[in-house]
Amino acid sequence: MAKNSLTLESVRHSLIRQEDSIIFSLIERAHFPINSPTYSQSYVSNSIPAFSGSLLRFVVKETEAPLAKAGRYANPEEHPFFPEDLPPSVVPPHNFAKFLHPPAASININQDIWDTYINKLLQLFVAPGDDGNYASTAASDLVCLQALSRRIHYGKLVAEVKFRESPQEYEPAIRAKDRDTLMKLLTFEKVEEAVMKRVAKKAMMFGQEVTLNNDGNHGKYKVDPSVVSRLYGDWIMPLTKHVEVEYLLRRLD
Ligand SMILES: O=C(O)C(=O)C[C@]1(C(=O)O)C=C[C@@H](O)C=C1
Repeated sequence: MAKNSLTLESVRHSLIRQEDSIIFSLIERAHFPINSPTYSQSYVSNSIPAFSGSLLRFVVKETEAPLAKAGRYANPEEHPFFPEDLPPSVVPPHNFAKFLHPPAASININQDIWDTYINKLLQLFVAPGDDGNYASTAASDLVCLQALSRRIHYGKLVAEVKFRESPQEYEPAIRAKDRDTLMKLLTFEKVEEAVMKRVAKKAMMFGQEVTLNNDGNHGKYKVDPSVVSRLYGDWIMPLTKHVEVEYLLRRLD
């Protein structure tokens, strides 16, 4: 769909589709135990030349460089975790629709997403333990982080649609830099309840054991549906709303 014809319904539709990517990425990550050396600085500290940080940091940084060259971050819907020192794109520029207000480009909350994912979310949906598969674990984390980042920063588009639909409602709170009123204006509790129910249902459907005679599941899922619901209610939607507020605060600049 052309970006200038986005509506609240169409951006919500995209958020619903992105639920599938997020839930599948969580299921893939939950296939490995926590594998904590993946996140510890000491595990790789003396082995990777000219690098300090965890294996996950190494994998994400090293993956973002070729993606930047391939033009990924020229798309306003994509946000790198390590924007410093990224190489420029080497591909012919694509003329992305200019739907967002230009200051949107300065909003990147990937550091918060990174910290939340590692320190709060992982232990909620991943089993304890260590099977030594640290590189594969980091590769799965990368997919989760990218899916979460895309969804959460999609809040910029949601906020733009809401602003265009009723600027007169938002403008006074933007001018007054009133975050609380903006948060109230953009919150739809019924929609949030529906999101939490739908993601639990999707986690049941996508995470069941499929057998030929329908006897394999016994109420066990690859990720706990109630945890997926909680991840959305406690972290993913609040971070999306945080992006929406940050965007709206810059909307009249
Ligand atoms: O659908 C919206 O209106 C959104 O802003 C998205 C979202 C979400 O993150 O899913 C966030 C805030 C609303 O309260 C409801 C849902």
